[in-house]
Amino acid sequence: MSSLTTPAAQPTDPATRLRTTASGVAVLGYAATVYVLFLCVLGYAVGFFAGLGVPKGIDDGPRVPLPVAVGVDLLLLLVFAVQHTVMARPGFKRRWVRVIPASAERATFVLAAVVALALLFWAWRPLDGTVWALSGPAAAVLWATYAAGWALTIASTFLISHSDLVGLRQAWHHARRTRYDEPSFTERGLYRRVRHPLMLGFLVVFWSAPTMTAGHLLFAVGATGYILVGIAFEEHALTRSLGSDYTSYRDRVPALVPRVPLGTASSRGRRQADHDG
Ligand SMILES: C[S@@+](CC[C@H](N)C(=O)[O-])C[C@H]1O[C@@H](n2cnc3c(N)ncnc32)[C@H](O)[C@@H]1O
Repeated sequence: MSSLTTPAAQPTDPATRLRTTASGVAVLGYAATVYVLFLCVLGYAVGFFAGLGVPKGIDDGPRVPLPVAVGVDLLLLLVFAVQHTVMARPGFKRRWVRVIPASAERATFVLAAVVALALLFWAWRPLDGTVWALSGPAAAVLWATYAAGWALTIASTFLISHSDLVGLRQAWHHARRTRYDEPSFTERGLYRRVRHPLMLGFLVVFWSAPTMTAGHLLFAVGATGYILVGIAFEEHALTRSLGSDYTSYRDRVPALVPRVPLGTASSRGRRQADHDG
């Protein structure tokens, strides 16, 4: 959707061919390593927000005075937000690819996000106090919603291009010396119902805690604020690159909350018949 493309290289002499092959293998190895780290952090995130199966969940860690804990936690959220916002901007990417190979740009973005998240998980300070604590069927419903949020986010990456979002596709094209083009804009599947299913999945994950502590609430509020700002930046960039195609999509499709179809199938059929007639 922007012009960050890697043209197919056409090396002629053996020395250049060798260098190009070595660079292809190196970038692909780098992207694959980053992807493995990304999967580890993703798996840890599932346990971190659930407070299950990981050494340190969102409500674990040393107790420090309230202002210190709030300050540390907001700083950690800010580090992640700045990393994501700055490194995703087209202007930053254009300058960044003068420093690193274009084919490694996305993998480097993912690596920086992995580091920011690992730092957040490690240094997050819990806050005492419980906002709500559900048990029995209500808790089971929230656990199911939590799992559905992760499923929604992961499924959305495949609708855009999972391998592209994690930086593997760019490295693969570089190694194969084939032309790389960014994934085209999609309106299929979940993207027909909402414009930001991936972010919606994260919001569901952050808010569907059967026990919502003060610390978890701080995270949920901060991350929700960041997601809304991130969406505004992303839509600004998409409107600039796609123009009226994006504004008409924005007019037709809600951002985060799917429209509930009103009326029964037969009344919808009647409305359609009236419209056609
Ligand atoms: C992490 S994804 C999040 C996509 C979207 N905001 C969501 O929540 O599902 C961010 C990348 O997806 C791209 N993108 C956003 N909407 C898209 C769509 N409908 N089709 C293809 N790419 C899209 C953006 O340009 C950006 O590079």
